[in-house]
Amino acid sequence: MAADILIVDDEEDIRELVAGILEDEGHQPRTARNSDEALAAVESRRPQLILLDIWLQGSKLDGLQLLEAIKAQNPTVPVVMISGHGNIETAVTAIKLGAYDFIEKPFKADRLILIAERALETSRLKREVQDLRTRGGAADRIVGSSSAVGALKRIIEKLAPANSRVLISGGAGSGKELAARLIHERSGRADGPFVVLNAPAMSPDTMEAELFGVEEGPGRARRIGALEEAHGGTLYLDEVADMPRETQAKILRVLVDQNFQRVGGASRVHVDVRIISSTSQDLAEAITEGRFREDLFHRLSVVPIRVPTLAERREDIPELVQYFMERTAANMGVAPRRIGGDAMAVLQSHDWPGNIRQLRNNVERLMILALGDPNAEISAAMLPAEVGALVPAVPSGIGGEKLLGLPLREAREAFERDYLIAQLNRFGGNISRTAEFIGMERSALHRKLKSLGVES
Ligand SMILES: Nc1ncnc2c1ncn2[C@@H]1O[C@H](COP(=O)(O)OP(=O)(O)OP(=O)(O)O)[C@@H](O)[C@H]1O
Repeated sequence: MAADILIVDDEEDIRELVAGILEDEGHQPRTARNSDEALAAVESRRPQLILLDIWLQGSKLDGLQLLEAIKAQNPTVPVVMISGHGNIETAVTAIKLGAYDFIEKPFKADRLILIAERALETSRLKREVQDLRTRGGAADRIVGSSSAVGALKRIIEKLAPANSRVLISGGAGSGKELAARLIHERSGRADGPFVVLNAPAMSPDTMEAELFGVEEGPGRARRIGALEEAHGGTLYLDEVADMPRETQAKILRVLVDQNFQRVGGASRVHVDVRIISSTSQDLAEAITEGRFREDLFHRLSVVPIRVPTLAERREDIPELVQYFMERTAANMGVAPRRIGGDAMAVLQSHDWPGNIRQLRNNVERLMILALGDPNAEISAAMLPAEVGALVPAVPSGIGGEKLLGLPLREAREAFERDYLIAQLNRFGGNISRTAEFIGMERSALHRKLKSLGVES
């Protein structure tokens, strides 16, 4: 992946030599002759690596002072110092001030490349660790073998390498962000950052500062925005329709011009960012109601994809439950608990308005409830009332007075109809798997459904 590298040196020969070596490696070097130029270059766009000469002749700040100034504003950017022969002590001071490493002049191209690659790799790994920490656990993957998930995985593999913008729609907690992460990980930008901007979690007043950053000024501290943070990578705009119209207009400009202004800034910042956005709302409706700009919709939705709801992929529930059970158990340092057939049937029949996130939370809760006894089997009785109560297993309310008011033959038919509809639902309409579970021949089940007037 081409990295944006800033070379700061007062000697023209060195600047050109280093830039040439890095360019041959496929990077995109920029150069600065002194501290003013360097600060302006960092200001115009934060580089991914800085190579900084310790001795800067004719510069307002010397190398160490400049290092401090850069680090104060951009603590995560790796800086490699270029030191003259015999400046080891100064180089050591630089490391104490936060430089990543130093390289002594004269140096060989190989050594420069090695140090630069190592610095870039370290900063990438740091970001990844940070990212994993904030996500709280091992890297996620799309679990499920249903045809709906298969189709989603295929589409992700296909569109990931293209640089096109993607709009992901789907219910809350259905896995939109996970899909976006996978697109990023399978793209040429995988080594770059994946930055999330979560509109619903933000107040409309701070949204622009979060997105575009803030230029230092009276009463304003400088701040890097999500767009700049995502340079060389992917920016995930969660719930785009929740952004104020003014912000929408500014995003549109970014998409057209590939540059933007920080809040309170005059100059334009150029970035190379792939934008993936998501929505759980019906955008067509939001457009009709004037809450969402149609032109922005067309720009963002070059490739639209839809993540299926959990109710559309009930067959995947046992696999997902097992996956979350194992993950939770590993996080807690205990063995996974067994789930009884009755509990699984309820989990599989529930409608899950909160989709996979809600299922995951329920599995975590069950695991905590079952902590006392490692051999305990999780039963349907341990499920929270709302999960059990919302199960559409007996939609006509079989039981109680209703059932008792019917002759045996009709009661049996009513029960059979509801039971079979619920089982079919649970297995995603798959007759063979339903037949196998309920212990009937496939053809007999077909006949039965027909006689009960159930569409299959
Ligand atoms: N197919 C899947 N396999 C395993 N885990 C999944 C799957 N889909 C989603 N998850 C997990 O479910 C949780 C919710 O997913 P995610 O945050 O991607 O949903 P979302 O649609 O972006 O939610 P929201 O609309 O609330 O932003 C996450 O912990 C995610 O890792």
